[in-house]
Amino acid sequence: MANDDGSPHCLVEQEGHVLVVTMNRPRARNALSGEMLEIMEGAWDRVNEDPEIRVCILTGAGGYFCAGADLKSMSRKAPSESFESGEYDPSRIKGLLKGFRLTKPLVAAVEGPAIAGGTEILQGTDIRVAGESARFGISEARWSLYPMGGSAVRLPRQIPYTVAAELLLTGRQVPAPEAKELGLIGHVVPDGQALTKARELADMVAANGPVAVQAILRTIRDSEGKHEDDAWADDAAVGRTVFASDDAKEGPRAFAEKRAPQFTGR
Ligand SMILES: C[C@H]([C@H](O)CC(=O)SCCNC(=O)CCNC(=O)[C@H](O)C(C)(C)COP(=O)(O)OP(=O)(O)OC[C@H]1O[C@@H](n2cnc3c(N)ncnc32)[C@H](O)[C@@H]1OP(=O)(O)O)[C@H]1CC[C@H]2[C@@H]3CCC4=CC(=O)CC[C@]4(C)[C@H]3CC[C@]12C
Repeated sequence: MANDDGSPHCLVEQEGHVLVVTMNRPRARNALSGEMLEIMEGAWDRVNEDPEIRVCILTGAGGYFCAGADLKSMSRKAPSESFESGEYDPSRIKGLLKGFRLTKPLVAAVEGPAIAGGTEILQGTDIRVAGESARFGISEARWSLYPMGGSAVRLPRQIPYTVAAELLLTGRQVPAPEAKELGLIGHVVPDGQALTKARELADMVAANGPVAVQAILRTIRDSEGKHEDDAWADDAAVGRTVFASDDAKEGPRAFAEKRAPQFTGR
């Protein structure tokens, strides 16, 4: 079901090599709906399949990021029904990037609240920018729910253990400056500027060699948790495919000829 004004619960717009995905239910603080997750799933497929898309931005409409699952609709129909009937598989929630990986970088532009599912999907992003009034939190335990978006697994891998445990167990909200100090986000900007900063960073990524960018992302993720010695073989194999690409010839040639490189993604 769309918004009252007829707009869909998620907007997907391509700007050059950048796909911008906007969660769009501002009256409910962009709480996740089935429709929103379905559109997000389609957007993620598009990112992975379309070679013209080199980087993606995830943001929210109206000065809010996302308030997590729609608690009002959950009070009418418990998610457990959908899990038991097999309608939704909680071990793979593609819309929230749990059990599904993007092959291109994802930049988060956060304004306002990013709570529960909002902070959960944030953990599936690579570069994170927030307005100074943004706030983050994993509130599920407050409602006796489980962070099914993956935070019990992911958060302790992304920020120090005791802070992750505290946030997961207390549901405490963290303001943007503290989130930056913890390393949960990378940039704090004046309110209203998160998308501008995210675009600036996305443009920097999009200007780089897409073969190299995607390979670097793959190694960052695949080597997570591995001993260094167990990662080098895959690291070398991925690196060799990059060095064998046309773009790896174009980059140094452009430098030598004092011009901007023209990458083709091959
Ligand atoms: C299981 C995952 C996931 O792990 C679970 C969750 O995400 S639980 C969600 C918990 N959310 C919160 O605790 C946030 C609650 N909100 C707030 O604290 C505050 O509102 C705020 C801090 C966000 C903002 O405060 P403000 O003061 O600025 O604004 P306020 O006045 O409070 O609110 C303004 C209006 O917005 C409404 N509002 C705010 N938040 C929500 C909300 N979360 N839900 C509904 N409405 C909200 C508020 O009521 C005000 O409205 P008024 O009308 O003015 O009163 C799950 C993650 C995704 C789930 C799947 C989603 C898709 C599915 C669909 C199905 O049909 C089946 C199930 C499922 C697959 C579902 C399953 C679970 C998930 C995977």
